[in-house]
Amino acid sequence: MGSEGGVTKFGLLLCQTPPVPSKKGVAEAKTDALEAAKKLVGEGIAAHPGAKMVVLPEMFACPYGTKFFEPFCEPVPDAQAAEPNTDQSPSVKVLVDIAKSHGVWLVGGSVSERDSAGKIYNTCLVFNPQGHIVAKHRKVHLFDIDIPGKMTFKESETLSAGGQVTTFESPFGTIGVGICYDVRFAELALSMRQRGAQVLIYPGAFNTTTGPAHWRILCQGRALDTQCYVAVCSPARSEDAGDYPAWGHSLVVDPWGEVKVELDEKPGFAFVDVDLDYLKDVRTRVPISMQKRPELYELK
Ligand SMILES: NC(=O)CCC(=O)C(=O)O
Repeated sequence: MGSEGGVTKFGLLLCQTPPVPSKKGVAEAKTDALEAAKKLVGEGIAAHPGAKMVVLPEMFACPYGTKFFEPFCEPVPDAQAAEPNTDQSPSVKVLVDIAKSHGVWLVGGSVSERDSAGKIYNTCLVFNPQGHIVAKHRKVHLFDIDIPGKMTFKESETLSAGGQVTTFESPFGTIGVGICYDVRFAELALSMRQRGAQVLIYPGAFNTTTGPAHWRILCQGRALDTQCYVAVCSPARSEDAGDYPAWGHSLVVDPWGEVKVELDEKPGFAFVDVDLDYLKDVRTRVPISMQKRPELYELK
């Protein structure tokens, strides 16, 4: 589905929130992180009043580490037409509040979600400006890597993987959602494109080993594979060497593969005007979606 009512441009704001301190207690660290996110979004929107869709980072209110996902987890409602009940979900409460108070679409980073069976997921919720949940993406590919002496991480020690490809409809067209490591999988991005996506949004948190090597180039790759805008939003880097050293560098790539904006490692925000006429033009002039030969290279 395309954009409705002739909307072909919209402002996209990425908020690179401060790192969540790992040495504070859970309640204090979460409250501080949620306050910091609220404040940064407010500043970002004041600086860019054209922002219609706002993005937060992966685990923006939980230190990124396997030992933290359980203590920081909370129940998370499913997509629903009404404003969700947030009595048990402090992060979701703040996300509803941000979407409603600024009247924006909000891709709410990710939160550590506990389901009714006690499983924990890395989950992104998307809100419309009324504060209703319009999409829920559970990270599909868990971040399990081992680069000895540099970066070893095993999300699967505590997290379960989601099982769905996620897109949602907005007045600005169809938007696809993945989380961080999901960006490495071209097939997921192509599947979102096949469902009509024009913009792919990944809350993420690469690190100082894989970030400089792969972060930007993966986003450019996904943008060229799909001829979509690709946005990745990271937390800022912690100065405490004991914490996960997030790469930062939230960025947006256009469908031509050009990096339109990129932050450094510090907290801040990045704004881009997404231009769907330009996207259409790129897709018309280089019509790869019509030239595919799936009979030759369909993957199992
Ligand atoms: N949070 C993540 O999924 C990290 C992914 C990452 O760093 C990578 O290299 O991939």
